[in-house]
Amino acid sequence: MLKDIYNSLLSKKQQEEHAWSLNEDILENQAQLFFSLKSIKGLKIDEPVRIYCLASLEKQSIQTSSIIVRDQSPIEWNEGYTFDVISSKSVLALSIWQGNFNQTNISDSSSKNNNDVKMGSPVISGVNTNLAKLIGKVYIPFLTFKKQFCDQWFPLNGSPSVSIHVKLSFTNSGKKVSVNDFIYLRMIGRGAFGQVNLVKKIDTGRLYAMKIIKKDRCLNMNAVGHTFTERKLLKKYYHPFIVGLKYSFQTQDSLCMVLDYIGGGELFYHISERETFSEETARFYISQIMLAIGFLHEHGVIYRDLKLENLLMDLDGNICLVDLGLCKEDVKEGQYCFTMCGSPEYVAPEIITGTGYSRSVDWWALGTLFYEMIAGLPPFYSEDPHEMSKLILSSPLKFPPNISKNAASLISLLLNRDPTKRLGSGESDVEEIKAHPFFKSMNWSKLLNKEVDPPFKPHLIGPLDLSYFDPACTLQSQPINPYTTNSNLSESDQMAFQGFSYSAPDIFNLTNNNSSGSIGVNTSSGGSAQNSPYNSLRNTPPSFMKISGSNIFENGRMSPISFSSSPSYNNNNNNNNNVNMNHSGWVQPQSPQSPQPLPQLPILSKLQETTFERRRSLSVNAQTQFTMVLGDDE
Ligand SMILES: Nc1ncnc2c1ncn2[C@@H]1O[C@H](COP(=O)(O)OP(=O)(O)OP(=O)(O)O)[C@@H](O)[C@H]1O
Repeated sequence: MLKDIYNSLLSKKQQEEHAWSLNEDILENQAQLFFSLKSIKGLKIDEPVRIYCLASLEKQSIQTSSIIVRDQSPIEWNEGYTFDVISSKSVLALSIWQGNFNQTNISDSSSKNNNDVKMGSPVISGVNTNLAKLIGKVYIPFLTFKKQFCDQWFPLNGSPSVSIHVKLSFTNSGKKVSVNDFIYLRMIGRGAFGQVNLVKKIDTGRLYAMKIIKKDRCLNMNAVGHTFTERKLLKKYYHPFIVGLKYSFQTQDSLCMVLDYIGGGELFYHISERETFSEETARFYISQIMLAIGFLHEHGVIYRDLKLENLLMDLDGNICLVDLGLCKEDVKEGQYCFTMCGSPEYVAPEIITGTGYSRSVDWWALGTLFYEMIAGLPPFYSEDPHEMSKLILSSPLKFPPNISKNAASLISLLLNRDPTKRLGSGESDVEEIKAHPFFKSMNWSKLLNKEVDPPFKPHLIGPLDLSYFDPACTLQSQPINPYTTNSNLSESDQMAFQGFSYSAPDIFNLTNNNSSGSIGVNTSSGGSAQNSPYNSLRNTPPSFMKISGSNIFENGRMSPISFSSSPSYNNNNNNNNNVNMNHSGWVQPQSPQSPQPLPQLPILSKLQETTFERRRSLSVNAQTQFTMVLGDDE
């Protein structure tokens, strides 16, 4: 028992200390933790309550069913869940919550229920998680659960009076993860080199975002380095506010990165809905972004592409930075970069002038982002990118009328055109910014541990609710096919991608008899972008529409994106290498264990403004509204 208490306390300490850490201990193969919550004893109950457990590991989280408890007798669950495990630093965090007996708001409880695979007892009733009270937590580190089987009582909060009975079974098959291990569900995003799909891992049922990058496009756009950089950085570093990479592999045609699925949509979407954020709301997001960027800087990485579109919201309302393709690695103190890159609204003056830049370009972008959040428009916005860069270089900074003194001061210090005087340019980097009075009320360690309540939670009615994604993507019936075998890539072209996968995916060998399929060591350090900052302006931005409808559950019983029979999901077995070929050209792995989710077509309800239209209309208002002018050095 003492050992358990020690382990539990140790793991909590470890979790706090390593909330951001180097991801050095990656298990490069298929490892899983089966977790079963048996029961809880020792609870002192005065009146009937609902009790449930939240379990999380490596950014995957599940919520058990809630059980009505009327007296002191032990509570039995007997529910089981499976997590994918990729790091030997993983900690399984279990928290027990108490909700009001009378709450029956199932939709709120299911919003936490991402990737939920339920077994055992049925859900008795939902509970409004917003009003729930934490009873206690236990942290179970990898060291405890890596022994194959563990069946024991863990004290909550290290106190033996209340404890939970947990069974854990860890397996490491040694099998490399490949594209065969996933089922495609829907396209959720599009980028310059490919697309991002919502996928489901067949054995555990976990949802992930699979970024598929076409090799030919990557070669044509001279972007192999960016892709390697992104994969390398995501694999190397773990941070609460940076998307996690679970697996990476390649097919003959494509590079695939399996990322944590961040279901709350782009921050861009949320600001579009509200036009502006209050300063308090903006402070929350800006602070989380600062922690992520500060972490990258600490490791010699400049992010270079900070913009609303690269900030996603997780299901709890926290920020997640994605798209590390433009990062510059191994930047030493005092070293300058000259590559023109970034998005036109957010590029710092020294990038435009080509005089050389350092990590403080990210702080300029942060200032722009903060301004955009509270004003609804970037500070030097113009529809014409050339005009915009002129404004960035010389236009005076104007503020909306109701801005607070502290917010205006922070923005003007971040938007200092002299990069050596910009806030954050000093040796202590992000610490300089944290010390600004605007952040006086911020508890940074709580924020890092996600213990500060986000301003709002995305409103989702189930794990497959894609309301916050662009319907131009989610409605797309022709996803990129990572299995295509008719690519025109030569052997030497393929050589460029050696080292991308840490596993030799079966499909690569099966579909390319001429290729050895051997995977070497990655020698590319990437970061050779010669992009103009204008390249990434969304000339044809996606139009956002809110999808709504009825409830949705993983097994397709009910769905807000109403499942219907679509030819693109017919499972016509072509008996080819254990994959199913469908009519839309997408090949799916067979999944004997899990039923194929039924195809889904979103019901569109609300048309949102496009990026361009929103910014244009606000731009007109901005001319008349922005009255307060501050010079650079104020
Ligand atoms: N982990 C994720 N979870 C959910 N959605 C995601 C995830 N990663 C990316 N997306 C969606 O896909 C879009 C494109 O992703 P991303 O920016 O990484 O692709 P890209 O090809 O690098 O794009 P770009 O052309 O902007 O560089 C994102 O804006 C987001 O909407």
